[in-house]
Amino acid sequence: MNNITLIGMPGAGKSSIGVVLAKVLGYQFIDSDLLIQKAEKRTLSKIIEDEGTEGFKAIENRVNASIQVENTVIATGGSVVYCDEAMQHLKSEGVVVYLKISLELLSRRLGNLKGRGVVLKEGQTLASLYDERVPLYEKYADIVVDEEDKDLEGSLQVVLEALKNRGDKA
Ligand SMILES: Nc1ncnc2c1ncn2[C@@H]1O[C@H](COP(=O)(O)OP(=O)(O)O)[C@@H](O)[C@H]1O
Ligand SMILES: O=C(O)C1=C[C@@H](OP(=O)(O)O)[C@@H](O)[C@H](O)C1
Ligand SMILES: [Mg+2]
Repeated sequence: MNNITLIGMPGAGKSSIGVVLAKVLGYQFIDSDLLIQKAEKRTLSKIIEDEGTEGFKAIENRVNASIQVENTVIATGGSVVYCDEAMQHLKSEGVVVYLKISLELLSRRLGNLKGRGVVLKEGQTLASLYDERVPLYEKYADIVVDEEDKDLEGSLQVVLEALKNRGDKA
């Protein structure tokens, strides 16, 4: 209960903002990507390579749907929004915050984030992935935070402000 779940595109800052947000609020922090790796004893890119994107999503759904924590910031993986069961679970256990980032900024950030593995269909471009996912992030979000033109500290402050305005955390 009372958790804060961060969703958004890979590179949006769920993991890096999440851990600092947890410190500021005195919360615990978990990164569901690391839970997946621990459960599977394989890296994310190895799981995607071995199981394909559909197999990865099934594992991601199972792991996220079984998270039982409280007063915790949960950084999810960008593809969790394909997992409806997991998203319903996370929504029922706290507030879901979408870290919104433009395609332009995303393209620049992902240039430096190679090797982590993204759930991309064969031949799919980043632009088409972005268009496919944005409606899903919006669908599941309780709060949308736009981090355009902000550094990490600036994004953190907007998240804190948005949570405060909504009355989830003073
Ligand atoms: N305003 C910002 N908010 C969040 N991350 C930022 C920002 N500006 C630059 N970054 C960088 O972008 C990257 C985000 O990566 P990460 O936290 O792993 O994202 P995610 O977990 O959403 O994939 C980090 O290298 C971080 O330092
Ligand atoms: O968006 C994606 O397809 C993915 C994002 C990754 O997490 P981050 O969003 O933390 O980079 C990770 O879950 C996996 O490699 C797939
Ligand atoms: Mg992450």
